[in-house]
Amino acid sequence: MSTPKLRIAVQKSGRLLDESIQLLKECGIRIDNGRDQLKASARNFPVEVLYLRNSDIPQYIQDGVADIGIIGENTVIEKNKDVRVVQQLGFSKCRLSLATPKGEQYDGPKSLNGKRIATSYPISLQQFLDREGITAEIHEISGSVEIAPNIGLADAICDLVSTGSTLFKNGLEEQDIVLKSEAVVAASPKIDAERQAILDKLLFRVKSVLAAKNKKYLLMNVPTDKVSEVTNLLPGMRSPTVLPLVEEGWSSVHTVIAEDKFWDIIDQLRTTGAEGILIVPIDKMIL
Ligand SMILES: Nc1ncnc2c1ncn2[C@@H]1O[C@H](COP(=O)(O)OP(=O)(O)OP(=O)(O)O)[C@@H](O)[C@H]1O
Ligand SMILES: O=P(O)(O)OC[C@H]1O[C@H](OP(=O)(O)OP(=O)(O)O)[C@H](O)[C@@H]1O
Ligand SMILES: [Mg+2]
Repeated sequence: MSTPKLRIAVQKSGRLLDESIQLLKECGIRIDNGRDQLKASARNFPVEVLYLRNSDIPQYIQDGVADIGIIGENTVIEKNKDVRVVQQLGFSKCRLSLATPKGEQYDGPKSLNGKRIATSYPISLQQFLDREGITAEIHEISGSVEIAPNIGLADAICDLVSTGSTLFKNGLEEQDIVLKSEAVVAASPKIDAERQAILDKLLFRVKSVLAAKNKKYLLMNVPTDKVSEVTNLLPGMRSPTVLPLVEEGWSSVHTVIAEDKFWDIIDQLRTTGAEGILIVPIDKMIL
């Protein structure tokens, strides 16, 4: 009997593809074939990659045709299938928002009562309207939603936004956020024990890759009598490593730090006497 493989559905083409494949690569998974074949295996890990339309992936996961998928959380919510989100991935961050033509009066969701709203996400929008107690007419269109108010098809839109530049170019103003989304790993309720074990291994790798993403390894030389002042500034993983330098009176201090935190303390580190500061990327971080 052949050993089981975890079947991973990824988007065939579009915004999620590159980062999904990159993530698998960073997890040490080398995929053999190109995506022209719609199905590829890895040489060094028991997985099979299925290249599918993003919007079809929740159904495939529910049916157990794919064991897991990398998709936007927004698609999980919109498709409303029996799938479990098992890991947030931190890329493809966007929000599903309501927008109206610039300059038009908007006093909160109630302004949408009786209005026509164009969207590719009718289920998520309807849930939002129900929560807010609003009755509006939903026009489902599959793309170029932002053009709808300009051509008289709708009074407002509900679409994905990240930079806001598509809204701006179409003379629209973001009003209310319906939901926030990022790429996630969603798993099938039908996954068997053997494939669940492979998934657990994969998720362990994914977590190690993600943990390292926004962290940096920080090294610097510090006058030994200033070491405790410097280490008090550092939120290390456990505690910083302090090593003596060959030069008398100096120590080398090492720690792991969130990149955004580093910029907050750099001036204090330098004033305290830290020199030769190095910030080095971390490839993986095993938690
Ligand atoms: N502007 C954006 N910025 C960041 N993430 C986005 C943006 N637009 C979409 N996304 C995310 O990427 C996912 C895929 O979007 P994309 O436009 O590539 O495919 P699609 O047209 O929704 O689906 P299909 O593959 O079925 O054609 C979306 O579900 C959403 O989670
Ligand atoms: O806020 P922004 O950064 O401008 O991004 C928002 C746009 O991105 C998405 O479209 P996409 O480019 O994926 O095109 P599509 O409609 O063909 O999917 C979304 O539907 C918006 O139109
Ligand atoms: Mg899109």
